[in-house]
Amino acid sequence: MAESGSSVEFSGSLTLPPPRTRIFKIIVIGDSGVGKTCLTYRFCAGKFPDKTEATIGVDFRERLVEIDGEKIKIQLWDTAGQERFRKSMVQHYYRNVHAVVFVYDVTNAASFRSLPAWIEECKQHALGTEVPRILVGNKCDLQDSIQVGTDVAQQFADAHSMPVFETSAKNPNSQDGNYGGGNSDHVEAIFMTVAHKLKSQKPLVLSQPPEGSGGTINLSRVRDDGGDGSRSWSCSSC
Ligand SMILES: Nc1nc2c(ncn2[C@@H]2O[C@H](COP(=O)(O)OP(=O)(O)OP(=O)(O)O)[C@@H](O)[C@H]2O)c(=O)[nH]1
Repeated sequence: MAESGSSVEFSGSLTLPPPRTRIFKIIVIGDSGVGKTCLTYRFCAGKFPDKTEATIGVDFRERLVEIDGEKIKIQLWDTAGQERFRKSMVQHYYRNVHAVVFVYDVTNAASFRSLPAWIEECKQHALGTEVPRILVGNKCDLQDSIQVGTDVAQQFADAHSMPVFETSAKNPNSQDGNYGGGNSDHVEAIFMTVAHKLKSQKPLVLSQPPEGSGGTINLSRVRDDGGDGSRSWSCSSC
């Protein structure tokens, strides 16, 4: 046993292992058809998908970004909006979540009215108030069909202490300044804002694979990576 007060001296130099990439797990939730898949695809693949199908279970999309010299993996969990496709997966979405993005469709008032139910679901899965949340109104390119005004969205966001962004996964570079940031990619800016906020918080969980949510569920791969950084999984018991 080492004597109390003794010290050990190292000679030579210590080589530290390379830092592990931090992963930020962000879940994207909201009614079916609001554009969760398109938003996450836009951020990870840089384009609007040619076609989408209703998400079954959950899709993972990842993108490696660099913030202030640190490489960070942003892992977006694109959850199914349809109840029948999500029920057996729900509890797994909410493990080790770093941030939540609530999405509604600005052309669909019902999707906006559903938001309290999505917030309640987060609460029931013990998501604390320390977990950053943001609200995203999608499909702003459909200017003639808007049913949810900016004012009402802002009031709702204020009441729930979260920022709100209006955007379009289809055309995130609004030319006329109706939403987004002129010629910049607004979807990109939204997710990067969340990542910056997470990075500025206390150190987070280090690398963990998406299936690191315990491995207790039976996941089957249903679609492979199509070059957009995505992996799709569904619960075989769904
Ligand atoms: N015009 C327009 N259409 C969009 C936009 N985003 C998504 N869509 C369309 O809306 C439909 C639904 O989009 P998804 O991304 O599949 O919706 P989702 O929320 O993932 O749906 P679930 O997987 O069922 O939960 C598709 O036909 C998309 O092409 C947008 O910004 N503008």
